[in-house]
Amino acid sequence: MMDPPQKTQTNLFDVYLRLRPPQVGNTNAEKFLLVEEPEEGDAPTHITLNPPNDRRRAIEKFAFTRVFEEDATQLDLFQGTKILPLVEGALAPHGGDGTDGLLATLGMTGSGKTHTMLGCRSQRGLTQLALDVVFRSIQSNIVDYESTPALEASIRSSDASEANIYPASAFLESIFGDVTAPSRAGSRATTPMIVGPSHTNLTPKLPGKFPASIRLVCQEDDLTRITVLSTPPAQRRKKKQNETSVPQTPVASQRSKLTNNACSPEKHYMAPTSAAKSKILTKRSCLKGDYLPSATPKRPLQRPSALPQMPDISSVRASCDPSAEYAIVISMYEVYNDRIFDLLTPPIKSNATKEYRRRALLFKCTETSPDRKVVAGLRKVVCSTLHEALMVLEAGLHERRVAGTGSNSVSSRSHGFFSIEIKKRRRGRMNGPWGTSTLSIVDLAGSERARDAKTQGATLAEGGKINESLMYLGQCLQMQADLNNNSKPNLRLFRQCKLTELLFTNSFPSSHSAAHRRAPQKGVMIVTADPFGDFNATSQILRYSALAREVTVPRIPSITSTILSGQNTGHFQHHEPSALSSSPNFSPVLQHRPLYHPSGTHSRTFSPVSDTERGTMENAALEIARMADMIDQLNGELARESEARMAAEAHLMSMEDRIMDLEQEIREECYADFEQRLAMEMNRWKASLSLEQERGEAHWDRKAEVLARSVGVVVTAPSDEDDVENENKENVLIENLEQENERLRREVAILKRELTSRTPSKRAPLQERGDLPSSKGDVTSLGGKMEQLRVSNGSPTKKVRRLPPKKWESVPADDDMFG
Ligand SMILES: Nc1ncnc2c1ncn2[C@@H]1O[C@H](COP(=O)(O)OP(=O)(O)OP(=O)(O)O)[C@@H](O)[C@H]1O
Repeated sequence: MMDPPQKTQTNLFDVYLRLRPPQVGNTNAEKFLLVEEPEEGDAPTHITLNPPNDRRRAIEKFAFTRVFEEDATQLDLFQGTKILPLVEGALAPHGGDGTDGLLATLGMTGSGKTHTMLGCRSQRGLTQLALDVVFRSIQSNIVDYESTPALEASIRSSDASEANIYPASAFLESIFGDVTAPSRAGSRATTPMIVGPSHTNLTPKLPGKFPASIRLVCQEDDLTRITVLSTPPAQRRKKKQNETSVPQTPVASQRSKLTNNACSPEKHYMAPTSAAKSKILTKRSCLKGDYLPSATPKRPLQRPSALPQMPDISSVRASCDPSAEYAIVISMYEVYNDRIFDLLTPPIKSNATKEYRRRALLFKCTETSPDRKVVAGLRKVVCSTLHEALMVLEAGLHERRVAGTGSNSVSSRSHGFFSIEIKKRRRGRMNGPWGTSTLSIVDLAGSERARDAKTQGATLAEGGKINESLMYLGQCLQMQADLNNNSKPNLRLFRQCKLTELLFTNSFPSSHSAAHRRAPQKGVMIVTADPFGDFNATSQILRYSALAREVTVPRIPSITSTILSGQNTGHFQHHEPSALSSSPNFSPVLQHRPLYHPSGTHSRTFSPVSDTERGTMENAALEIARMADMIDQLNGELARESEARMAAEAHLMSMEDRIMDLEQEIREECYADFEQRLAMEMNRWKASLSLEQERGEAHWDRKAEVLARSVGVVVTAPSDEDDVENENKENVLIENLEQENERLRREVAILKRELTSRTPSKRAPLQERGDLPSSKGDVTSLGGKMEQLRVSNGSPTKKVRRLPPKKWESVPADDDMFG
């Protein structure tokens, strides 16, 4: 028997194999994967692959850290894989920095990756169980986000990924409380939700007339705005108190199940959720080969009314550091067509094209993280309870791309990353920095054969891209063997695509920071396989993921030698190959397998042949063997070429996609530029308009001054302190003066006419006439009046200049102007 797999220091992953139960309607298929009996008391670790219907192919044997058979439960997986040590490593119970952990699933489409990671309607997956154990383990050391105002700033300052950090309450209200938010049709909800009757009030009552949403204001991405739009703190606290009732004890959970069943009739429980309906729609459209837009018309997200509680792990806890306080920050993203998209940031409506689109994010070194690459610009949510974290998970899964294919009705079309950041600092250091270790849970998209998946158009191209990234992943995993030989890792291999970069970049100690070396991440890989599924695809995955492999090559005697041996002996024996493979004496050393005879008879006698016939038969046999080899070669080449064509098609599609994005970005930039210029021109126009107005006013002021001068009054430029009342008074005075002046002119004219019509003896000096004011006295009294008025104004800034005497004033008093 093959040696058990040795755990070495350099292994990137512990690799587990999980076999899925047979699919409904697939019971007649031949089982090609057999689990080897372990030694007494041990868990199985080896499997044998028997190629179905092809007796010439090698029998392969693979070794894993452990094999989980078809009847293994979610709890078996949780307990049997090293998830607890992974969580403990991240919590760093003995002080210092934690170790990053990576838990990933790999397998053919439909082999049960998502089932393992995210569970189903009644069972939780490893993601929910990992979250549960994290929150359970730190429950007395977790900081309360709501009651620690400085927490937000300290978490933000310790984040090296240029992230937008939100409190869970604000984030969840914006996602689940918004009925206008856009959402993608092809989304995947983890745990299909229980849909209650309409009166069960699933949609939360939100404050205000209509809840504005971060989905609509996300262009600004402004936390303060979101906080303003969300529920008041008192209401939030009350809601949180209710939420802390989850998780329940088994008894309580049982009771709540009963209550749920009582209020939600069976048909509601089984009714498809909004996510499921959209999946069905997507499935239909994808099978027709339609192009699936990245964002569909607006659709509200319903809060799940209940989440599965089983399996129960209330007794499981990982140790944590008692002298530390912890905060949990959740983020989610997907790798789709080799680009990274945030699952918690809703798509943004483009100003130019009016379409909802997501911006691809970069995996890069940032200013505050020069030695470690991080996904920059993610939206991260600080969660204080398990319930909050589960709801964030639900929200993210609604955005994940899925489609119905011929192989899986809800097939993941992207590699999904769920990231739990465990922030840790010494207790009581209010403004102290946070250390971070990350637990990444990855649900990879499954490899698929276009023929079986029956994909077309965009879904076909997605498949090509998925296969391409998994091929690179396979190459990286195969490198584990090289690492065991103590050779240096070929880091270039990891940079072939985004997926391998994300999975492996932090698996090796950073070469930059010699001072502060982080321990390389620990990895757990769960390979899922269907023992009744596609032999070729499954064997390919097992070949690159298994920890050890052994091949037994059956030797097929050539026709010639068979004939010859037949001639020599006169007959040959037929053995059932299955009897050989299942024999307990089966040894991994090279086996000789006698030719299978199709007639089914156990022996046959041949008559002697002539030398010529013998020569012809030998030649024919050689030719047949050569042609069979050629056919094999050509088949291999054809398969490679088909894969390459699919990869090229996928590449083309993604390039087209990229060009579209680029075009859109340019459009948006042009639009923004145009808006900016327009605003500048508007400002310039407004400035020149106000200048023009000022000029006009100054012009009218000058005119008024000239007018005032014409009536004998010079008004100095009004100072800032002059009030409007004074100006009004002045205007009234000027008007009065003008009127009076006019009246006097008229009277003078009348008098002149009177005088000329009188006899000279009657012409008395004007001042002697008591009924008429003398013109000099009149002017003098007017000047006096003006002066009085100015003085009574009391304005210190206004000065009345006494004008030099005018011509008519310089006339001697006794001179009669008319005399
Ligand atoms: N161990 C299991 N027990 C019960 N049902 C299972 C198991 N594994 C898978 N299934 C069922 O098989 C179907 C396909 O599984 P799943 O969606 O998890 O496949 P997948 O590997 O994630 O596929 P893809 O890569 O296309 O997303 C689901 O309906 C799931 O419930």
